[in-house]
Amino acid sequence: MQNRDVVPNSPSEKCDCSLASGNLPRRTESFGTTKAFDHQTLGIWDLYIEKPSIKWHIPLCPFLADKTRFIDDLQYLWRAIHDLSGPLLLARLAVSAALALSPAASLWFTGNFLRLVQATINDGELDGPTLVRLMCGRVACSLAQCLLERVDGWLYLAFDDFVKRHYSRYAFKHVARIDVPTFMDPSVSQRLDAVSLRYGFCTVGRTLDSLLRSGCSIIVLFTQVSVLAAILREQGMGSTLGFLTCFCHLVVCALTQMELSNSSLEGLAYAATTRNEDYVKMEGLKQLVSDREHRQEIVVNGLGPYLSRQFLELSCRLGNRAGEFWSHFLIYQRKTNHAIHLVKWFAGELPEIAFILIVSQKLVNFPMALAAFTLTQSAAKNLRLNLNSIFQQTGDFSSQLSNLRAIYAVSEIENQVVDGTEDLNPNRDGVSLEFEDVSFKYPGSKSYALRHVSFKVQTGQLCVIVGFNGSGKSTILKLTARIFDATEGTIRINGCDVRRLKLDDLRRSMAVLFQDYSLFPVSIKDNIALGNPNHATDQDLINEAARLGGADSVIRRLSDNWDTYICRPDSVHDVIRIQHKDDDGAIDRELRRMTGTQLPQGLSGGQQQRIAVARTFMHTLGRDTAVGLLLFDEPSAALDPVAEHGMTPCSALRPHW
Ligand SMILES: Nc1ncnc2c1ncn2[C@@H]1O[C@H](COP(=O)(O)OP(=O)(O)OP(=O)(O)O)[C@@H](O)[C@H]1O
Repeated sequence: MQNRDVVPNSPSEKCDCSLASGNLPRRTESFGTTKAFDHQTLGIWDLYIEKPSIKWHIPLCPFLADKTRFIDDLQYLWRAIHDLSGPLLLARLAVSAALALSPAASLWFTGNFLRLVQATINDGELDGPTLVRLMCGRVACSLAQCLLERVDGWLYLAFDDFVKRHYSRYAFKHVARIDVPTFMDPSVSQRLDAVSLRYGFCTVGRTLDSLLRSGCSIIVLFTQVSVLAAILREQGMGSTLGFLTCFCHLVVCALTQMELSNSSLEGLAYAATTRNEDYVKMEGLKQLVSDREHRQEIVVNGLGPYLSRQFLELSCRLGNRAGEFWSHFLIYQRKTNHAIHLVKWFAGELPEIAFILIVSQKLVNFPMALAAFTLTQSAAKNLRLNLNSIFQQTGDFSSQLSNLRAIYAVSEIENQVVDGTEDLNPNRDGVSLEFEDVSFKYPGSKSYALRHVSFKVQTGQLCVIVGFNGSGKSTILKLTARIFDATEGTIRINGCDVRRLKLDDLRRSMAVLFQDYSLFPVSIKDNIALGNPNHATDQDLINEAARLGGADSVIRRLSDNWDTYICRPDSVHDVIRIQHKDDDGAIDRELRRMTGTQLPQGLSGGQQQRIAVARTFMHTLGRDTAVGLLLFDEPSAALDPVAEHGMTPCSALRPHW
C-alpha cells in the first residue's frame, strides 16, 4: 500500500499514472477547487481521496461552522413547529419532557438509598419509614417510566403519520402548480428530489424527532449530572470519581464519533478506479453471463464453455490481488484508526485505575467508596448513551434543518411562465392565432428549434402544418399553449400578445393533443375525465369524449372496462422467491389472486392514442367550455386506417410524416 500527495492539474494529468510520483504541486485552482487529494494504492485500486480536515466532535459544532446558514434555517424550524402545533405536538412534548426527567428521578432515589446505608452504618440503626418511602418512590418512578415509554411510542407513530400527511398535502399542492420549463430546470429538479412526493416525507418527521430527542438528551444530561453531583458532594472521593468518570466517558464518546467519521467517506470527495485489465475483463464477463439480454447470443454462439475457461484463466492470473474496493478500503481505515482506538481504551479504563489507587490510600472508606463508584459507573453508562445520542443528533442537525428548508423552499419556486392579467373571451366560432417573427430555443439548448417563423390562422380556419422531422411543428403547438415562452418575436391570440393573457383563460380556450402525450397512472375513466376537471364526474360527457376519440370500443374490451388501470400504483408485489422445483410462478399467481391485483394491463400504441384523443375531446365538451382552438399533433400516428378515417376533422390538424 502506498500513500502519496496528489493534486490533479489538468484532465489528462488527472488520469495519468505518473501522478502517483507526487512531483506535482500540492495545491491548484485549475478546476476551481483548492482541495488537496491523497493517492492511495489499495490492491489493484487507485483511490484519490480528499484530505480530511480534523473534525473535533464537540456538540453544537456544526452550528458554529456556518452560523448564518444555521440561523437562517431556524426560521423553517419555527415555521414547522407553528404549522404542526396542536394537541398532538403538545402531548408529544409533555411526554418526552417527563421521560427525560425520569432517569434523574431514579438516580435521586438510588442516591438517597446510598445516604440511608451510610447513615445506618454510622448510627447502627435503620430508618424504616424513610426506607419504605424511598422504595415506593423508586417503584412508582419505574412504573411511570414504563407507562410513559408506551405512550411515547404511540404518540410517535401518531405524530409521524400526522407530519407525513401534512407535508404530503403541502408539497403536492406546490409541486402540482409548477410549469414545464421550471420543472425541467435541473436546479428545480434537485429541489424537488429533496421532497420526494412518493416516499411520504420521512425527512420532516425524522428532523423533528431528532430535534426532540436532542432536547431530551440535553435535559437528561443536565438533570442527571446535577443530581449525581448533589448526591456525591458529601463524599470527597465519590465526587472526584464521579467527575473523572463523566469526563472519561465524554472523551470516549468524542473519540468514538471521530472514529466513525474517519471510517466513512461521507462529505469527502473521492474517486477510485482500477487500471488492471484482467479485473476489468473479469467484471465484464460476470455481467455478460448474468444479464438476460445477452443470453440469446451466448446460447446461439455456444459461448458457455469458452467464457468459463476465460474466467478461470483471469481469476488465476489475478490471484489474491483481486478484490472489491470496499474490502480494501475497510482494511486501510482500520489501520488509520489504531491511535484513536488506543486513547479510547485508556480513557475507558482510567476511572477504574483511579479508583484502585484512591482506595489503596484510604482503606477505611472502602465500602462507601465502592458504593459511590458503582453508582457513578451506572450513572455514567446512562450519561454515555445520552452523550452519544447528542453527538450523533447534533452532527446531523444541520443537514436535517436543510431538509426542512428544502420542503418549504418548494413553495418558493417561481414559475418561469409568468401569468398575464388580461381576460380572453373565446367563443365557439374559434380564435385567431398569429406568429410574428418567432424564434425559440429550448431551455439549456444552444441551437434554435424555431427561427423567424411568421404565419396567421384566421378564426374558424383549418390549418395543417407540414415539415421535415425536427423542423419545429410540435414546438409551434407548445409555444401557442405557452408551455414555453418564445425567445424572440410575438404570438397573438385574437390580436393580443399571449404573455398578457391570463394563463387560465388561455388554456381553457384551447384543447391540445401533444405528440408526446402521456397516459396517467389512474383509471381509464379518469384518464379521459381529467381532460375537463370541471366535469370530471359527468359520465355522459366522458362517454361522448370516448366515442369522439374512438376509445369506446377499446374500453368495452378491457377486463375492468372504465375502471381498468394501465399500471396500478397501489400494488406491492415484493415476492421473495423461494426456489422450489415446482414453482413456475405459482407463488406470484397465488399472491395476485389473494390481493385481487391483475398483471398490468397492456394497451397497444393505437389504443393508448385513442384514450389520449378522447381526453382532448373531453376538454371541448360541456356547456360552460369555450374552446376556440384545437391543436392536434400527429393525432393518427398510431391509428389503423379505419380509426384514422373515423377521426373527426379539427380546426388545426396536421398529418403525421
Ligand atoms: N425538449 C427539447 N429540448 C431541446 N431540444 C428540443 C426539445 N424538443 C425538441 N427539440 C429540438 O427542437 C427541434 C424541433 O423539434 P420539434 O419536436 O418541434 O420538431 P417536429 O417538426 O415536431 O419533429 P417531428 O416531425 O419529428 O415530430 C428539433 O431540432 C429538436 O431536436
